[in-house]
Amino acid sequence: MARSYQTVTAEEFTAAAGLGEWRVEGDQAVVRFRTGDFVTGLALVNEIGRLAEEANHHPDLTLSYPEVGIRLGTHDTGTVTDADVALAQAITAVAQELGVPVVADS
Ligand SMILES: C[C@H](O)[C@H](O)[C@H]1CNC2=NC(N)=NC(=O)C2=N1
Repeated sequence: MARSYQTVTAEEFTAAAGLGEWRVEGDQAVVRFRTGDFVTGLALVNEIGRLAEEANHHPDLTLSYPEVGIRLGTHDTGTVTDADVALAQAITAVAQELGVPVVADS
């Protein structure tokens, strides 16, 4: 049975617990984590992969030496939904466990 999604506004998304440093740009939520090196980036990417498979909900990831970039939206609706809120919160928690800060967007 297909999952039902609840679209959320940008304000609702960033007001959700732990998501204050994410941004909503159009139909995607975005954040960058300052991993500081490639090995830490790989560790974060692997954790995100585990969370995504557990949730059957998948972000777009950019892995570079100093950072991991994340873009997250619900393909099935073309919007940001409650599934994105839940996955973003889980990602934010594992980044905190790895001691990886968010890059504060200027
Ligand atoms: C068939 C499979 O369950 C769907 O395609 C899932 C897979 N992962 C997904 N990930 C994201 N971000 N959005 C979706 O709508 C989505 N749908």
